[in-house]
Amino acid sequence: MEAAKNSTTDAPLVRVKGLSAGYGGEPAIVDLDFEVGPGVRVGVLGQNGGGKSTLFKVLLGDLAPYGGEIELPYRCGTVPQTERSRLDYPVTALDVALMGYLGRLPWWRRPGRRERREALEALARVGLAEKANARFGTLSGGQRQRVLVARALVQDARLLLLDEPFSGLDSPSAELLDRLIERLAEEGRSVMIATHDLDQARSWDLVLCLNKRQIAFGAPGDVLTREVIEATYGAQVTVINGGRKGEPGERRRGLSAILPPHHHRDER
Ligand SMILES: Nc1ncnc2c1ncn2[C@@H]1O[C@H](COP(=O)(O)OP(=O)(O)OP(=O)(O)O)[C@@H](O)[C@H]1O
Repeated sequence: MEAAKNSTTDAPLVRVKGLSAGYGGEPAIVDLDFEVGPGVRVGVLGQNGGGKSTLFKVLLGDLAPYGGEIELPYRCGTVPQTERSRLDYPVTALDVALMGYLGRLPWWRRPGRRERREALEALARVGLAEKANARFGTLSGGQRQRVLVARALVQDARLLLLDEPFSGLDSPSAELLDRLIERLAEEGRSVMIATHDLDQARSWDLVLCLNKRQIAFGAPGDVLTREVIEATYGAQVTVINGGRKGEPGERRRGLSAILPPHHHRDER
């Protein structure tokens, strides 16, 4: 768990070149080119079906790409959406954090005392030490997201992929999660966050805008122009506050957009 802190290199945690992928037919993503160094938060923006989850599946090795190159020199962990239907399993928060050892321990070894201690430390780092023995399914949406972050810490993931982690969270829970993501970045991990929230993404370091192909990648202040927002969300979006960056009419936080309703699952 200490590896990221001790990192002295600025080498990218992920580099993607000419990447395309899909599910056997037409590609769902084409021609993605980006790289993410250590210690950054990247908002992955796009409309429903824009390819955000597909990109994450490819980075996690769950989906083979059609073409292109991916370099992932370090471990990559995921914080998936937790669906209500899967919450009946009788596992505790500690059990879930311990799952981070799957694939890290040799096949004959079960997690022992040391692994339990590390998993408890990971739960403490996400502010959930006292919930270690609580059933995962009884936790709030925000607490479940943080347990899954603890699991990624146990995996020693340097790059964390969070799929719409804020959906369904009330604002105190969202704030806790946002601060946790900030701390992860401060210790040299990078976090890619699929989101529909343009304003929130504006507070992160980079944005990757997808609409099957890569529309833009860069600092939000540089790339989130009206054209990019419209190309990312298609014709269904209403851009408000007028003007480009620096033009009259632009507010301090830049352009905003009214996004179409989307299918956020209620995570609470
Ligand atoms: N298992 C699958 N089999 C076939 N096609 C799929 C599968 N999963 C996704 N797709 C298709 O791939 C495209 C990209 O979907 P993806 O789930 O990556 O988008 P997304 O940006 O994550 O969307 P959302 O915001 O709705 O989660 C869509 O056209 C979708 O229908």
